[in-house]
Amino acid sequence: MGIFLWRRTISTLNIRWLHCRCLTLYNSSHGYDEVKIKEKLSRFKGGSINLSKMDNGIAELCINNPARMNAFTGTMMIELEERISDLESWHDGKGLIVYGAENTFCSGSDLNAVKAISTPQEGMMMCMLMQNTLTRLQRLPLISLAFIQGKALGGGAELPQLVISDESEVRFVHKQMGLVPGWGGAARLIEIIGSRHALKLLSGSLRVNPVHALELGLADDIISTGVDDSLLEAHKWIMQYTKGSADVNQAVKKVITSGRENILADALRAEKEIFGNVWGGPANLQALAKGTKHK
Ligand SMILES: C[C@@H](C(=O)O)C(=O)SCCNC(=O)CCNC(=O)[C@H](O)C(C)(C)COP(=O)(O)OP(=O)(O)OC[C@H]1O[C@@H](n2cnc3c(N)ncnc32)[C@H](O)[C@@H]1OP(=O)(O)O
Repeated sequence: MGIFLWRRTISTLNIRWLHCRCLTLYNSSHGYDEVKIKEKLSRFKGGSINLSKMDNGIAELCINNPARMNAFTGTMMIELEERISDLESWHDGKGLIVYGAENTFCSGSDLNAVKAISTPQEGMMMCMLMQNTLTRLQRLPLISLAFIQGKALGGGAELPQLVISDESEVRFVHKQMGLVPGWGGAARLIEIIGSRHALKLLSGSLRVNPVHALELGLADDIISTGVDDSLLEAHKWIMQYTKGSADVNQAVKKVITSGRENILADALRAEKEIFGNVWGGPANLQALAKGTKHK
């Protein structure tokens, strides 16, 4: 089974600008009432979002609702936000692997919840929660990859931009549901594959197979592996990019996200500040003492 790994090319907080949650995308000034939407979503139970943080600085985040093809119930949307909060304060963190339980990724929102979130206002409130959460996921100071086997449909395709195995399928089915992406998937897709290709995937609800994903730039790497050890292969893959200390790994991600999200002047200033945090730090002094030769 070929595993196509999409490296969440690194996105980082600009520490001056985005340092705390208070600078998330939506707050009360946008009409966002987090308490109210969480109260509504908490009625749609089932499944879980499981987080395992390893001693080597790599965490696994499992979308766990296999009876429903890992569809997101309301409580899972709330749990995802809680797990991201946990990861935001993980000082030893270096990498993150997001995957679905039982060899399938995610089939989007739980249709039972979708049917019950009946008003446009409630729908937009759910989108604001998920956009806040997925943006924070993207901005975590961790090098992350999403690793997909089976299906990634609807909101499941919006989650982290993608990683697919050779029997997998990514499909933005929103149009068939009379919708468009609402969790930020359209904006992020355009950023990754360009508006022309993004328009085709959305307007045609096209099934994207691994080869097509690679051609589009949606998939970033290929690892062939058997189903039983695919998560192990994902760990091996991500460890290529998470060598060294957590603080330096996190600084690398921070400078990239800052550059990605800010205008040049702000990005340069943030880069200088992040540089100042590692200049003369333990890893820098150790490397100087060793006189590291870069082979
Ligand atoms: C609004 C938008 C968003 O949030 O951005 C969305 O994502 S809306 C959601 C967009 N996603 C979808 O429309 C995908 C809907 N699901 C499917 O197309 C299909 O289930 C596949 C994911 C292709 C898998 O098909 P396959 O034949 O392998 O399995 P299946 O269809 O029997 O599904 C196995 C069980 O999972 C359930 N199931 C699958 N997807 C579900 C979903 N999104 N919500 C609730 N239950 C779901 C099925 O009802 C079935 O339960 P039972 O065994 O009890 O019958």
